[in-house]
Amino acid sequence: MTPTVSASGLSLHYGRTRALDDVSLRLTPGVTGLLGPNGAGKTTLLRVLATAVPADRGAFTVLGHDPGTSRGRQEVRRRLGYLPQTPGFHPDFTAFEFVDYVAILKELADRSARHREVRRVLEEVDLGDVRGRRIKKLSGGMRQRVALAAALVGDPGFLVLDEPTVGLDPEQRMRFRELVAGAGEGRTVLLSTHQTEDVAMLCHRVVVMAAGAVRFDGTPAELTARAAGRVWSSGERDPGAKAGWRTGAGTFRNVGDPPPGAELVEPALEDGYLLVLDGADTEVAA
Ligand SMILES: Nc1ncnc2c1ncn2[C@@H]1O[C@H](COP(=O)(O)OP(=O)(O)OP(=O)(O)O)[C@@H](O)[C@H]1O
Repeated sequence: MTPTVSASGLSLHYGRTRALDDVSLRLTPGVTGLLGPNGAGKTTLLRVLATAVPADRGAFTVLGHDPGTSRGRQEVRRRLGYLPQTPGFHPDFTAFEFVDYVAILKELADRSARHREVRRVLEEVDLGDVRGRRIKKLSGGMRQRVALAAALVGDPGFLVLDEPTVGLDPEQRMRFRELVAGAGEGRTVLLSTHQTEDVAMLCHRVVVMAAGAVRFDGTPAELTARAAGRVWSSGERDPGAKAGWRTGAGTFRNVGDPPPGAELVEPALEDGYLLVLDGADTEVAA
């Protein structure tokens, strides 16, 4: 399958901080999760791919267009939906006005076609009924859906979502997940998140970053399999464990190198993630 996004050797420094270190990846339709600790470079990678900031080195294409040229950049932006970490809402705008404003920036010039598109994307995120309500009167979950609607204007082939479920309660998060899953049908979505459940439930692929570099790139099942035979249960915290905690059942769940005869338990995606990060240099080089 021809990848929607193909990136090679992307590097970016902020002063002496290496925020991206030789990142290469290919993205295909479906939802790809981007996991990593704080400061891993996730937002920086999304900003580069969304053409908000240029890389110092490396190159990438989106749907065959090269953002290294001004013409290519324009073509990429026409095909891109971007939900940044802090969407710049004007709180006095209504949901409709905000999405319409984004639609104008996305060059939807014909007023009635644009308004149809704004209504369509607001319906798609289940906000058709509150489109006339001011953003400051909406709940956090609704605001995130307004931001998603804005990102969906013009039916972009590549959707970039930066930690969209932060601060949402479990019900709102579940609802948002459904919408992201729907958005990932037939289009390429890159979703940065701290929630391993988001990845387990939504993603066909997962990329783990630490200290600006890609540490893992594969399916969620492959990430979980990294922890096969490395999670065990014990009555006491095992001193040999890299991570261990008491579960609600009162026993300890340990992740690392089990002692002989350990009572192995089924690994979860989070265990694989912990083991990928273990040993990886998670501090950004200065
Ligand atoms: N505009 C900037 N100026 C200077 N340093 C920056 C800037 N943006 C990011 N950095 C640094 O680059 C590194 C990567 O940051 P980035 O925000 O991409 O990480 P992240 O994985 O998105 O983290 P988080 O999960 O906390 O959002 C960090 O060390 C950060 O402090």
